[in-house]
Amino acid sequence: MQGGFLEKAISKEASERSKELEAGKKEWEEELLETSVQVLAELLQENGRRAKNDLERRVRGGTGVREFKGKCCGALDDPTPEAEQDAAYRLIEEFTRPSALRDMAGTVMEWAAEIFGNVKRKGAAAGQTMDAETEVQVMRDVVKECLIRHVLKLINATNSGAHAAGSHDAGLLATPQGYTAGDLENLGVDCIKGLMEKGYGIQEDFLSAGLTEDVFRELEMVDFDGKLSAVAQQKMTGFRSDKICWVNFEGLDREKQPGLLELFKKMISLPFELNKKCKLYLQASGSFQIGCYPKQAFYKKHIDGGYEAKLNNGRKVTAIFYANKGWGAKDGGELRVYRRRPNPYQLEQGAEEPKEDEVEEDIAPEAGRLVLFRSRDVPHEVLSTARKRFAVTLWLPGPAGPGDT
Ligand SMILES: O=C(O)CCC(=O)C(=O)O
Ligand SMILES: [Fe+2]
Repeated sequence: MQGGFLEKAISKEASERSKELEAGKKEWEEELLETSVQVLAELLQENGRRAKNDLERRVRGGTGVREFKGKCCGALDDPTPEAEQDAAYRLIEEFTRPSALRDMAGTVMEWAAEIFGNVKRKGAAAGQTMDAETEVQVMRDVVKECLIRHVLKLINATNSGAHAAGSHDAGLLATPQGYTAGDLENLGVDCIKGLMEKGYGIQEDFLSAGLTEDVFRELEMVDFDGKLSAVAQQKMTGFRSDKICWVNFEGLDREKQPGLLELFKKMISLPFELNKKCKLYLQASGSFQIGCYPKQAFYKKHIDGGYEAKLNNGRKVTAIFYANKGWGAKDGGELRVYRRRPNPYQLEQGAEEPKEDEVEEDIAPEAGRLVLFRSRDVPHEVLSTARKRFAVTLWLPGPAGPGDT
């Protein structure tokens, strides 16, 4: 009987607390562990999966999108095929299957017992006592809450990667089901295929010609207003000579920057679209770099991210939009993309490390063009430009591993 089990767990916890203090982490008896797993699984499913839906809502919450489709936070009994494809859904399933519950049962039950003990003590101090039935109900609620929080923590850790900068919140996962601001159809098959296989993809006409012209004018104004500055250290070392500034969606002027407003909206949707179509587990981001390359400016060969602790800044995909109309061969300033370097996962599968980087393609920064590449795998540079050149970049964070082979 569940009630009996919970009471047993609570009193066992109390009686073993002193032992635990001496002996360190308590070993859960096999039988108790099995029952715990059963209880946790039941708690997730009871009342029409209320706890599981709550967990799902919290995983999807804070993704940067404001609204949710009814299906993802309402009663979701039979997942739709789309749900089955969805990154958040897969993570939740992974972390609530019996073997995962088994791994976490001890921690969750101990945590719950501790909280429950505190609640009881506070109640007793205030002269309130619970009857047995209420006690079990309260304990169940506490266990449920501890379970949800623990799973959220695990999902967060998996998704953000151990070293992903600025992505310590489980809510950052860009779950396509929670995205209602557009149709998530801004990228063609070739662009996505390129990104997944060659490591980079190009999308022409990402924004309409009219809006792209607005973007160009607005970027000129950003420059004119003196908002851009050189990255001092890198300029001094002769590594890059562009000027940049960082802008958030919220930082745009709705009246004066309609082009950038539309562009940012579309670029913010990129991780949602990519997660819908590939298993990259990208996170939402809204922090844009505006880059201006004055005449003669360049950015030498580099990689935007990496795998080793020191090099892993969390960036998984780089998205760059250009707004420079009528770019010709004489203008220079191309984005030179080198062949994708085999990453640790591919090396493990026998891929060969190249002796040197080979040029794959020189991409002109032509108006309306969006380039996506794998931040950890693709060396690139900006060749010296003969004409002033603008670029708007968004880095999409994500864990190393999924979709990397
Ligand atoms: O502007 C470009 O085309 C690329 C810039 C770049 O590589 C960077 O900012 O990391
Ligand atoms: Fe770069």
